[in-house]
Amino acid sequence: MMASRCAPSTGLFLPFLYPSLFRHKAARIPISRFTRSIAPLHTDSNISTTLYDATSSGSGPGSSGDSSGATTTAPDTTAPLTTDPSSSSADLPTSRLNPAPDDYAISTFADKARVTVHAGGGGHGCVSFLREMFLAEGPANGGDGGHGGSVYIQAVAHGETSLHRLARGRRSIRAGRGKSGMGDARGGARGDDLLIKVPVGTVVREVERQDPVADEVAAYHAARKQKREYDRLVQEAEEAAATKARAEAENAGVSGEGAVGSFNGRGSRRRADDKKRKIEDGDDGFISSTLAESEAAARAALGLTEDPDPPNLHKFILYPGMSPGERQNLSLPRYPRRERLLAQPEAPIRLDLTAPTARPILLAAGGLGGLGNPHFVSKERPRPLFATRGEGAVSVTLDFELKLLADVGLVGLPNAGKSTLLRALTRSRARVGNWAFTTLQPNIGTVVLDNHKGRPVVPPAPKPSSFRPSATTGPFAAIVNDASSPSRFGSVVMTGPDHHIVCGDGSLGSNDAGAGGGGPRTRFTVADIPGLIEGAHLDRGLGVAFLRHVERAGVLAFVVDLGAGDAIAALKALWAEVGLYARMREEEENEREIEDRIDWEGDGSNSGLGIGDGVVSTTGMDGFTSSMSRNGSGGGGGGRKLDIAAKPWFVVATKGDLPSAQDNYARLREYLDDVTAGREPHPSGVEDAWTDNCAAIPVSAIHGHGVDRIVHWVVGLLDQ
Ligand SMILES: Nc1nc2c(ncn2[C@@H]2O[C@H](COP(=O)(O)OP(=O)(O)OP(=O)(O)O)[C@@H](O)[C@H]2O)c(=O)[nH]1
Ligand SMILES: [Mg+2]
Repeated sequence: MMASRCAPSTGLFLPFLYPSLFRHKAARIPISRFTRSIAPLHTDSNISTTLYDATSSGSGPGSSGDSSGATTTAPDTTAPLTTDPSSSSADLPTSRLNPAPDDYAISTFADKARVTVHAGGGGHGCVSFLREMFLAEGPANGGDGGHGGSVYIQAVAHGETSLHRLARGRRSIRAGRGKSGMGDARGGARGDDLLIKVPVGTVVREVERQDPVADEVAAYHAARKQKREYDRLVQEAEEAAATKARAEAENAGVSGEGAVGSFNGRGSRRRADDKKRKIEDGDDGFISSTLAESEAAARAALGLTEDPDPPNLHKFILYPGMSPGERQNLSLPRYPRRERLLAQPEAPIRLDLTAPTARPILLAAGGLGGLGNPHFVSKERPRPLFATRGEGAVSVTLDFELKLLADVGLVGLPNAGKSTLLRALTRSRARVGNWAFTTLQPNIGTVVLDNHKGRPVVPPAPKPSSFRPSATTGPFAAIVNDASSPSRFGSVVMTGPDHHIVCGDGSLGSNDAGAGGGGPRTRFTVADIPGLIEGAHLDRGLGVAFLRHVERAGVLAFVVDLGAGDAIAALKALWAEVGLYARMREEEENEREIEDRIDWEGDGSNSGLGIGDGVVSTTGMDGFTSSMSRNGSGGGGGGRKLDIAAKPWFVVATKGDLPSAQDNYARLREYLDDVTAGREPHPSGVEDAWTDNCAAIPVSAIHGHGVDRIVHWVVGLLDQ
C-alpha cells in the first residue's frame, strides 16, 4: 500500500492554511473568559456606584453598600418603612420603583425647533386654443392654474408630546404646489395643504419671512419706473432730432436761395424741401431712422443693452410658438388685481398654544393659481397668446418652543428621587439611577383620578387647609405609625398589579385637562425634569433651560432628599435658581416686547394675527403676553412680580425611609410653618410670593409610601 503523501494531520499547518477557523476558535474562548473577568468593571451597578461616590449626593450613608443580593428576594414594594430604616436603594430588591438603571423607556424628546415653512406656489395658467377638424383656429381654452397649498398649525392634546419630529433633520416643510392649467379648459389641481401638529404648550415665533408677492410688486414698480424713464429719454431724443432736422432744413433753404440760378443751389433746395415735407408728413423711413437713434441714445443713457421689457412681463407666460412679429407687437393688458384666498397673517407671527386649537391656524398662505388665456380675450385681442403665472408663495422661518403644560412640575437637586417619584405616581418608565443627571430630558406622566368605570379611583380631595400637615400629627407621623397600611386614605393602593395610576406618555395633559368640560378633575399630569444644581442659571449642570417645562405648571413640587443633608438649604438653593430663572425669562420677555413694539409701529395695527378665512386663533398676541403676566401686577416695569413665585407650591420630602430623615423633616416642617405664618421670608426672597399653605409631604417613593398624599394635595391645590 502506498504511503500517504500527506503527513498525518498534526494540525501544524492548519492555522496558516485556514486562519479564520482558528481565529474564530481562539476568539471564542477568551471572550467568555474576558466577560467573566472584566464584567464587574462595566456593569451598570458599578458605574452607578462610581458616579454616586463622585457626586456624593446620594441617598445617604447606606446607599453605597454591596448590591450583590439585589436580585435574591422578590420585590416587596409595600414593605412598611419601619422594617429596615437603614435600607437604601442599593440594598433593596429591584422593582418597578427601584429599577435597574437599564430599565427605562427611551423617549425621543425635543423642545425646540427652527423650521422654515413654505406655502405652495400657484400653478401657471395655460395658453391654448381649440382646434378641431373644421375649426383650425378655435377660441382660447387654456385652463387656470391650481392654487398652492397653505401651511397650518394645530395644537393637539393627545398624540404629540414633543417637537422631535420638527426638530429632526428637515429644516423646511413645504405645502404642495398648485398644478398648472392645461388645454381643453382643464384647471390645474390644488396643492396639498400641510398641517403641523404640535403638543399643547408650544410657543411659535416668527424669525423671518419671504413674500415673493411683495418682491414682485417691488420689481414691478422698479421696472415701470425704468420704462417711464426710457420712454421719456426716447421722446426727448426724438424731439431734439426733429428740431435739429427742421433747423437744418431751414438753413438749407436759405443757402439755396442765396445761390439762385445755380444748378447745385436748385438741387440742395429741392432736397431740403423734401426733408421738410417728410418731417411734416411723419415719413416712416425718416422717423424710424431717428427713432432707432433716439432709442439707442436712451439705452446708452440708462446703461441698457436692449429695450426694457414691459413692467409686468414677468407675470405673464407667453405662447412659445409666438412669431417674432407677434412678439414685437405684443401688448400686454393690465395685470388683473386679485385677492389671495387666505390673508397671510401679519408679521411677526406669535402664537402661544396653551389649549388645543379646535381649528388649524394659518401660518403661510398658498399662492394663487395663474389665469388661462380665455381671461384675456377681448374685441381688440381675440387670440391672446399669453396667460398669467402662478403666484409665488410665502415662506416663513419659525421658532417652535415647547413648554410642557403639566399640572405639576417636579423641581429638585440631582439624585433627589424625582424620577422615582414620577414612577410611583404614574406608570412612567423614567430612568432611575443612583447618580446625578440620570434624567437628561423631561418625562411626563399622567395621574388618573377617575378610571371612568363609575367609581372614582381617588376619593374627593380634602381642601389643603383641612389637610394641613403638622410636625406632630402630619403625614410623616402617619407613615411611621401607619406603616402596615400603605395609604391613610384606604382606597388608593399605589403599587401592585392593579395599579390605577397610568402614565400617559402619549397623552400630554394641559392645565385644564383634568377638569376640562367643567366636571370633576379626572386626571393631572406631572413633569419630571433634569436636576438643578447651584449656579444652574449660569449654565452649570444641565442649566435652567428645562425649567421652561415647569414654568407654566399649575403647581410646583420641590423634591428634597431627606437623606442628603439639610433639606431647608436644599429648598432655598432650588428656589434661588428658580427665582433667577424667572427673572431671566422676564427680562427676555421685556426685551421681546420692546422689539415687537418697534416692529409693529409702521402699520399701526397690532390687534393680533390677521388670520383670514375664518381661521381663528385661540391665543394671539394678547394671549401670549397675558400668559406671561398672568399673576403680574399689570406690567409695570420694575414692579412686576415673579410669576413662578406666585404659583402654589409644596415640598415632597422624599427618601423618608433613610436614617436621619425624621430630624431633617421635623426641621423642614418647622421652617415651612414659619414661612406660612410669615415669620420667615419666602425661600426665594420674593415679596408677595405664594405662602398660603407651604406643606412638606414626607414620602418614600421607592416603597410607594405617601404618594397618595401627594395626589390629594395636588388635587386640592389645582382645584383651589
Ligand atoms: N432609599 C430611598 N432611595 C430612593 C428613594 N427615591 C429614590 N431613591 C433612590 O435615589 C436615587 C436617585 O433616584 P432618581 O429617581 O433617579 O433621582 P432623580 O432626582 O430623578 O435624579 P436625576 O434625574 O439625576 O436628577 C436612585 O438610586 C433611587 O433608587 C426613596 O424614597 N428612598
Ligand atoms: Mg431623574
